[in-house]
Amino acid sequence: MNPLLSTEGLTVHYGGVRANTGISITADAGEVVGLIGPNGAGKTTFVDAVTGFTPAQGTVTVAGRRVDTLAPHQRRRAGLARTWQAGELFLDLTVRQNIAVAAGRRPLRNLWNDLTGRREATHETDAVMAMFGLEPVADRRPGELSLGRQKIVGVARALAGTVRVVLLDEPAAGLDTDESAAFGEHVRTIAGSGPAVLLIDHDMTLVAGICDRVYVLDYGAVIATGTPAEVLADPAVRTAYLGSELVP
Ligand SMILES: Nc1ncnc2c1ncn2[C@@H]1O[C@H](COP(=O)(O)OP(=O)(O)OP(=O)(O)O)[C@@H](O)[C@H]1O
Repeated sequence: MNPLLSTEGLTVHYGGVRANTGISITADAGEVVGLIGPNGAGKTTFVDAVTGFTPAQGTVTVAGRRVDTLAPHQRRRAGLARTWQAGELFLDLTVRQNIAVAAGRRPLRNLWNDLTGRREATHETDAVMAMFGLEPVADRRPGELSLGRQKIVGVARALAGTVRVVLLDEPAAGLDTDESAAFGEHVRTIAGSGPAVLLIDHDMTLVAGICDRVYVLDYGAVIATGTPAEVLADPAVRTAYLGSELVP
């Protein structure tokens, strides 16, 4: 089976800083793949490079199609979706509107329908809301929701439309233990519905609990890969995390 996402030799320079050095990874359909590493290891840079938000050398292939010469919005159309570390919700829009706008189909029409009380949201919007149990809060604004729910709306937004690969950049940051566990179940549900999921997170309990495989970055390069148990026992990984409160 061909992987849904593969990168070969992805390399990013920021001036003199080599933020990513020759990163090659794969992620299969239905798989949750973790990308971990100490602060500054290059994880967000990798997501930016894969999704086209920063210039990179190397190749990015989604479902057998090279996308590395495409603009970010074209990569999104090819099925490459992402979340942002800082969250990206429109605070003045309802949960439904946030997702409908991201679904990309006639967004102004959807917005108009919602503003005028008409319910003609796309199938994608309804399907995604149902998947995450968001119907009860469909007409609320993000600021009225718990942080955990807001994070889920952010992921739901990323998933609206056609998604083959979703890259989640620290989606569980700031969640408490229970919220993080519930969030993890949602991530497994996403993968179970077909896409490949790349999860970046510092929460080792979450990563170890839901990832099938993990890549570890340090100084912009992959230093270990394997199951969560394998990489967490790897001496090179433990050394990379030395002095960090995140020691697995
Ligand atoms: N726009 C930029 N310009 C210059 N250097 C950058 C830029 N973005 C990131 N860097 C540098 O690239 C390296 C990798 O940063 P990156 O944010 O990708 O790491 P990270 O693993 O995501 O870190 P964290 O876990 O703290 O989010 C760091 O040395 C960082 O200072």
